Amino acid sequence: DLLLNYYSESCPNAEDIIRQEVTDLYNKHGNTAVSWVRNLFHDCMVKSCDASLLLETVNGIESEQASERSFGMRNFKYVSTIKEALEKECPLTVSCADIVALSARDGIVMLGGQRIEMKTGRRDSKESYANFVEESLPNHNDSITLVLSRFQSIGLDVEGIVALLGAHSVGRTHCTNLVQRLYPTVDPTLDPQYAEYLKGRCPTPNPDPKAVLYARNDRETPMILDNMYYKNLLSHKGLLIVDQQLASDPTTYPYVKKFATDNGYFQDQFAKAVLLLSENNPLTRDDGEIRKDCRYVNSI
Ligand code: HEM
Ligand SMILES: [Ca+2]
Ligand SMILES: [Ca+2]
Repeated sequence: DLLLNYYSESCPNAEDIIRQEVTDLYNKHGNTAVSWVRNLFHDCMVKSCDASLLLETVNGIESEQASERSFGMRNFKYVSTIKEALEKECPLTVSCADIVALSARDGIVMLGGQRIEMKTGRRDSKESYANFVEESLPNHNDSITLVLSRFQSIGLDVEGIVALLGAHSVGRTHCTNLVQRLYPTVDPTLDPQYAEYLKGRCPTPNPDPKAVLYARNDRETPMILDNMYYKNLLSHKGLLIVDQQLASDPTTYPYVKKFATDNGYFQDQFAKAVLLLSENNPLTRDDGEIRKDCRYVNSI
């Protein structure tokens, strides 16, 4: 089972090493911290927090990273930087799944969020679940009902779900995910002036998916994990359809309002929701393995 400080005997410096690597990477490439937060969502929602997300397409494995839902994910190569530092200190000891969890925890601190006490001891999957990604992760234009049911299936309540989406207070969204709301007519739930700004960022209805055209998720504080996201929703500046819906649906709106007015309260609820996500269905004991390289299963 998961334990606080699971590596206290086997690799006492594990958590410090991860924190140091996350900090160094943040100082060189600030957006790595953002990636660690998204990785937690994309790994933990698909079956388990088991690093299934990190496996690459090779030897019969089909990577989850190739799914449409993983569009825009970045910085995977720097997971290897963290893993290499751990392998140097304690070979074959610290799981990639725990790296996903703890790097998200430390990334959140880099982005101004609260420090979350997380248990460790997750083991790594021997498979990637590419075929399971689309039925596990909601899409950017899915209905609120579907979004809620996906997250409820891992034990989050409505308040926790609204808090978790606050992760969209950092990072970016590519134009392919936005043009639907801009062309041919502007989505009426979008502030008209903001829509004009977004059209400037995304000038054509059919952006080349390979072009790096994007808008910041939160134009006000793009690299700070704060409650600005909810203030934006209340002023009709939500970026994705799933974001903006939180402000119009009667079951989620009360929490949007509450978080918008109280950043401290948001931070507490966000931390609780992240913790719950990070403990979804872990592999423990003899399940799975401890990968040597997060990109590949160990060879026999
Ligand atoms: C209904 C659920 C969700 C949907 C449909 C969704 C969808 C998306 C989409 C479409 C993007 C933009 C990708 C791109 O164009 O580059 C994005 C970005 C992001 N998402 Fe979500 N997301 C959801 C929930 C979450 C959750 C729960 C978290 C974390 C706790 C999260 C963290 C992030 C982060 C950090 C980014 C920015 C990534 C970057 O800048 O590299 N998302 N999401
Ligand atoms: Ca997984
Ligand atoms: Ca922000």
